[in-house]
Amino acid sequence: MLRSGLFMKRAYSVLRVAVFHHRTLRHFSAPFLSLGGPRPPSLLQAQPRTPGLLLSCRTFKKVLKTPSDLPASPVSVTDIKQYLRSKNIPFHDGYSCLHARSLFREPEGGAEGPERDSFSMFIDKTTGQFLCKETQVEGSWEDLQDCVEVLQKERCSSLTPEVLLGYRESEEEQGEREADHREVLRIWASSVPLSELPDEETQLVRAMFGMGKISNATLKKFGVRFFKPTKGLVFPWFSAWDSSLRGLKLLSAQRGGNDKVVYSEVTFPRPGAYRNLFGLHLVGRKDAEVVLTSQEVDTLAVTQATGLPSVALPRGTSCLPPALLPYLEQFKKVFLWLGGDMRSWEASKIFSRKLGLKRCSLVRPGEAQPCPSEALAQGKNLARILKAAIPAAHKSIVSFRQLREDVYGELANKDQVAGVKWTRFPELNKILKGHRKGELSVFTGPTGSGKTTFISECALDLCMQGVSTLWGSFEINNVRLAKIMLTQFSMQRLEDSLEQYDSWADKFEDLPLYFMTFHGQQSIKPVLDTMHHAVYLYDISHVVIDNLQFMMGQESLSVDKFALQDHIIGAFRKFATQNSCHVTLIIHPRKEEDDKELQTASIFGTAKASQEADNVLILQEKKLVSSPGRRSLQVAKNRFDGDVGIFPLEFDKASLTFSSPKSKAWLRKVKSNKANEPEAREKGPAKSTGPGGAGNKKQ
Ligand SMILES: Nc1ncnc2c1ncn2[C@@H]1O[C@H](COP(=O)(O)OP(=O)(O)OP(=O)(O)O)[C@@H](O)[C@H]1O
Repeated sequence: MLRSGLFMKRAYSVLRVAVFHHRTLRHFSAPFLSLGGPRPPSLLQAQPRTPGLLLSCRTFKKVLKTPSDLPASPVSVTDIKQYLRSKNIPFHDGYSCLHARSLFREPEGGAEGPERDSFSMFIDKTTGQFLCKETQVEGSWEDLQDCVEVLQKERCSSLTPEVLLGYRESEEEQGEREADHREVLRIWASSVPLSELPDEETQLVRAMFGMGKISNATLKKFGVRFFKPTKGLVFPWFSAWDSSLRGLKLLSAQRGGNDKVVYSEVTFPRPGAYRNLFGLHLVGRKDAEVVLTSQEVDTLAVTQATGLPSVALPRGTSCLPPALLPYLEQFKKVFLWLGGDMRSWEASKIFSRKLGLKRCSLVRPGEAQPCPSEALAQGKNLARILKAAIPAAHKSIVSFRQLREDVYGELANKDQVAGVKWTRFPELNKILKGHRKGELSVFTGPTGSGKTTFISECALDLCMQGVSTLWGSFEINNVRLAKIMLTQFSMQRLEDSLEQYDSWADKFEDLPLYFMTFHGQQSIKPVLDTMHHAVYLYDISHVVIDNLQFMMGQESLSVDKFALQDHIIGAFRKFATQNSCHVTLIIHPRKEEDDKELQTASIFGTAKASQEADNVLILQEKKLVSSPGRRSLQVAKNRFDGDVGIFPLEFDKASLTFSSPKSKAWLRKVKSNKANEPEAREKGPAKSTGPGGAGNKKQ
């Protein structure tokens, strides 16, 4: 049986050969790249079909490793169903996936063999990605079609694992995988069950990890251990299929300042490939309900207190990778209890869309309903909290009665509602309060003033705090952008210390950061399609578009330029709202007198951009500062609380980073409703200071 990643990869390698003759040269035009985050394990994906998509340069090979696991062209569930029907492949409809009979194992009871249980192949309704749960073979929609063609041509009933064996991974891949596995075994072998620690130490560990009331029996059931060298908890990843050890998460706690405990976690394999739903191996085939949590200790608490099956997401509230959806298909009811803060609440609303709203119930955070482990520690009745969970399906028309809890939540969690704070730009926090989901920010500034460089650092700052980010860099290519970001990440000129490159690149690779592979002029439709897919696949919560002018050139010349720009801005606005995703749009200013400060009205086009935007940011050059060439950042509109203002920026050329000079005299915070209102104006044809209003690529 093909269970491990190795076999899975081998299987794919062989499949690649098997399907080669059937492939009608489908050009793989993955519209975005991942710098890290989930790395699809299949070889079909790990080896791009269009080599040009990956950089051959050694230094970047490690960074720009995988094309996305997007289908070559968007596929709809109707297309998938039609195809399966046309090929006589039985299937039935699930929540997020179609369930079909596996191509990778013999049907039980002969070709006619039943039935629903044997439908072990899951096809994602949104992407067409497939997974055969029993053989662990997985791949893209195109891969699946290729397999079907091979099968039907060869007139065999399944592609048996035996046929697929015999291909080797590359030495590098094999080396990496084996090293990871050795590390897993080493940590596992040198860790001990908590019950074997001296009483005093056990108490301390329990206190550090908020597990005061978790029993030894629960810890044993889930296989949780303690690893002395890092004073960390070990959460194992057991295969749901054969209970073998596939990886682990090491959670360490240290006392930080103010006696606060600071947690850090490491996973083997690294985050992108660590696709464990902790606790899944304990779920029975017939279990119909599950509680989804964001932390392993919460899963322990839920199961102990309620007896319900519970699984924890591998990367907390930051994402629910679609690759995990097949494992949740068996549940008729899913409770999402992701934590006690607003971020968890937002995440549970987003994840329930992927899981199918009708079967999801959400636990609303609040003082009376903290995360499960805290609830257990406080002696609360966890079963009762679950019983009060709110159905995720909502109607389009609601009364205040349904909204009142939401309004209360916003009032009671003022700080969290304000969004994620920048760590590098405290002045920006003072004015904007934070970076919020679902908003549209418009950013402008003179040509060559540093817009890309500044937004790059702003986005990186958020991304380092777990905000999944997708870049649409149409102006500068992804290698150059990645180089800027890596320099800002390492805060130094890496050119001068190349020996440190791999170590920084390794850390950088683990950020939830993705890049669209579009470059130059592009029409809006494929860009929006890609953004939708990225939100589904990677729970993207921030999209940066650099810059709008690159979406203008492709459309029909008969369309009025300003009407077109308005249409595009409207589309991004709608996308941000519907997907709870922040969109930052860089727009060049119209041509102004050189000695004039820019203002909201300077944004190229009509007033639509500033009207639709929740935030308008302007990178000012020269005029507002005493020394020429110095920059300052102006927040000209802030729909959240109306505060606007301006603060200076100092640029460090070596690290390409900005900072605010220490002097506080600089911050001119202006509370002005007037400034916050976009000017109602209709602009006539204005000349963009940008690249011809349509954009030239920088090289
Ligand atoms: N504050 C600054 N002072 C001096 N140089 C800067 C500053 N900010 C950025 N730069 C440098 O200026 C160059 C242009 O920066 P960047 O590409 O970010 O500008 P931009 O405003 O996005 O340009 P465009 O208008 O062409 O889109 C880069 O080489 C960058 O390193």
